[in-house]
Amino acid sequence: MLTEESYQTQYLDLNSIKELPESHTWTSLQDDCTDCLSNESESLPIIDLNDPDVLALVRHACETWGVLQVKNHGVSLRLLEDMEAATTKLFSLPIEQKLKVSLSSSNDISGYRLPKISPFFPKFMWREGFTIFGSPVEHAVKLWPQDYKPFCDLVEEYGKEMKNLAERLMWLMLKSLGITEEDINWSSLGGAAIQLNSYPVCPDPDRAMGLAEHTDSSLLTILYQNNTTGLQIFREGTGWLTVQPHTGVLVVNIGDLMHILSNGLYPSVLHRALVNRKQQRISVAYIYRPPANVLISPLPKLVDHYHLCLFRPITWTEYLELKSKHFTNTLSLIRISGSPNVVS
Ligand SMILES: C=C1C[C@]23C[C@H]1CC[C@H]2[C@@]12CCC[C@@](C)(C(=O)O1)[C@H]2[C@@H]3C(=O)O
Ligand SMILES: O=C(O)CCC(=O)C(=O)O
Ligand SMILES: [Fe+2]
Repeated sequence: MLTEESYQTQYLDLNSIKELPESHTWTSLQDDCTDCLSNESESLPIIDLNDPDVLALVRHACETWGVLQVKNHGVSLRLLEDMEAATTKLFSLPIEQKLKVSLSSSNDISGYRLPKISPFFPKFMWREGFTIFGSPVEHAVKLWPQDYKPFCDLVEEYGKEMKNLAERLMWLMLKSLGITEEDINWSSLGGAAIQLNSYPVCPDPDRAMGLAEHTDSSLLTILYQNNTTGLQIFREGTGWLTVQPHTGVLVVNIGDLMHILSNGLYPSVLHRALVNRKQQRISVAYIYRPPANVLISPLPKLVDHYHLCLFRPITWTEYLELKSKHFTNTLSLIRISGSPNVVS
């Protein structure tokens, strides 16, 4: 079992290893690396949030891709680049320093740790992650005893800006489905986790995995990626597609809870991150979630005789718990009807 404890006893520092260890060698990768980059018609749309047609564009992207890219989103390039620099700085600390902010308690999701999905895969991933949930102060003090404030201030600013954008995006998604403000009473109360990811240069990238395939448990996730390719999304009938980074453009994934709210109309996108031998890759995910104890269920306006209610109500807290036990099966476990659009 790939647990946090077994990993830490090895003190593996990915930033200094010169050969891919057995524990990080993925054997089934070779044939599944289809990269359909050259196929122009398959490229993920970049939506200008000031476009007068924004609702239709969002709806189309959400329905067909489960993910979109946005520009003119109002978050300054300066803030995105500062966050990237802070992330690079954090992961370049000595491994002993980083381990001081890991494993605070098994219930705590904050800190330097393996991805939650690690136990579902046979090998470790070529990635380091730091999750921020609530205030980062306690951890920042351990990482930079003399100089923790700039990091905390930056995280706070990033959190504020991303919350505005996440709410705006959520409303674009919901309005594109005909949902109005009266239909939802918790929308401004949502919270988030901020996930910092680093994928160090890798001696054998074809046999390593940065972050294995998963869907996010969020309503939506806003992802910043530095100028290094690696993010891929899975497209039915096509395979894995690389999402090329563009300066200032943010990737927005539909999460499992939006899939539930939309009564299955918007799919939560399956995605993963690959690694390379030349450049460290950095990404920052803003994982936007509803208030912890609000019951999330398909919106009544999206349920009728032709569109049966597909999922039972569930809170974010319960959803995360179920997902940490059942991973990819979680959505089907809370499903209550058969296939969409079928009248019983
Ligand atoms: C708030 C969340 C959402 C989590 C779990 C918890 C904290 C960390 C998040 C991630 C971040 C990395 C990918 C993922 C799949 C993982 O392993 O940890 C995410 C997961 C999810 O979206 O399910
Ligand atoms: O690094 C990436 O591009 C993907 C990160 C991701 O999927 C996540 O943090 O949930
Ligand atoms: Fe993700």
